[in-house]
Amino acid sequence: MSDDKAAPKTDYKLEADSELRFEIENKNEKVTIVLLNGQAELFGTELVVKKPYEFVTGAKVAIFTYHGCTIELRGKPDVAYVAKETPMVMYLNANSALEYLRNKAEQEDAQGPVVMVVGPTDVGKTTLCRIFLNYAVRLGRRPIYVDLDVGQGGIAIPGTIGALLVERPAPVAEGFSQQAPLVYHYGHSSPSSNSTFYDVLISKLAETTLERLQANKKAKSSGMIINTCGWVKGSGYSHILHTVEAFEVSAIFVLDQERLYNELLRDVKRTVQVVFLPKSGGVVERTKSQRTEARDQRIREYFYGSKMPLFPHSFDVKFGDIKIFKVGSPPLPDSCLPLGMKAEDNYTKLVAVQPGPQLLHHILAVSFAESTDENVIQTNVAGFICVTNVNMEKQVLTVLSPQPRPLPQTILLVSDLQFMDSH
Ligand SMILES: Nc1ncnc2c1ncn2[C@@H]1O[C@H](COP(=O)(O)OP(=O)(O)OP(=O)(O)O)[C@@H](O)[C@H]1O
Repeated sequence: MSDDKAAPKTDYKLEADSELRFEIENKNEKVTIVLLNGQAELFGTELVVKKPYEFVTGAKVAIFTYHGCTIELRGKPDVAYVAKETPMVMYLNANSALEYLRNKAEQEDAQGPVVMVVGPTDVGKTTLCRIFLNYAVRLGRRPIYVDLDVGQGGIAIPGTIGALLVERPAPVAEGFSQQAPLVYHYGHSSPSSNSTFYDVLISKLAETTLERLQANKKAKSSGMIINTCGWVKGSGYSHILHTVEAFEVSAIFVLDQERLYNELLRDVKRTVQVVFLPKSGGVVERTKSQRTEARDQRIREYFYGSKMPLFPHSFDVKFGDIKIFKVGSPPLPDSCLPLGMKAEDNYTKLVAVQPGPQLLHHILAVSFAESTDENVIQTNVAGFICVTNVNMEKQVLTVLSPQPRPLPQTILLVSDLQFMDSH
């Protein structure tokens, strides 16, 4: 690791409306940023003057200033440059339009804007959501953040969708605080693995979050910000339309792709505002392996923490004390279906799984459902464990868990996602 004292220092003087971008690819590299004077923000979170902020391998960030500033950078990032062309002013204007709607909603005791951000992969959707959310809370709002990206989602771990009430800006080097998010198990890293189930979960999450919005006056006028995944063609597009309906979306921001923008203008109700926004030149494209690594990293952080180290527990669970299920079974031809059942029903069927070596390294979601009499697939989950050993002789699973034993509930749902615990 680069020693902070010995690390090279560079001062960057930024003019108004420009940003300092840097990336850290090298393993075990650390970069420290200090705002020496002026005002600056990182994806909507204001930096405090003279306070050092640390970034580690994998960081790809931009520090933007509306009025000019000087930033000291210590360390050796792979790339660091100042960009004068950024769409930040357009993003700020978009936020002002949302603020206008929130003010109106507040005065009329109505629901604030339900905003969805769409676009292909690597256009900065997650970053734009973060900017909108940060600006909203800085203005005293309490929006709900919904993340439907099962591949790179930021609320729980990959393979889930969820929602979170945002009450303060995201810390500079991390995502939003993870207190009490609402999370549903999906179990795959792409919506295409089980489109029917994905849509069912979107409807359920929409119903629950819209209800929660009504229950909290501040959240109600603040509205929602919905992040989506980058699959925008074919069934991916159908999921976008389904989300617009389910969440009663009032505004869609389309990043980068004019085709998608025109399709949405054509297909959504006139009452839904569709707005095109350019992507930032700073957004970094990720390769397939970087995406896989990012997924792995999120799971690792779930168990072991990122900046604050967490100490997960490892314990044995008897086969007899748990019930394991997966969602969906291979479809049967129509002629073989029991009377009254549709072929689609198979995709949302709860199928019992016998514990065995096939579960090794798999993530299991711990459902809040107390019994199978409840609608298990549409019940949110308490958290996740990872199977680190299967002992058929003793009939026990060894699991990695963020909480000490016992498990809060006994119904577990298997995810396709795996995690190799190398600690
Ligand atoms: N202006 C910028 N300068 C430098 N890096 C940026 C900038 N904007 C975004 N990034 C970085 O680019 C990467 C991709 O951005 P982001 O995750 O927002 O894209 P996305 O469209 O949500 O991706 P996905 O396809 O996974 O949904 C992130 O690591 C983010 O930190």
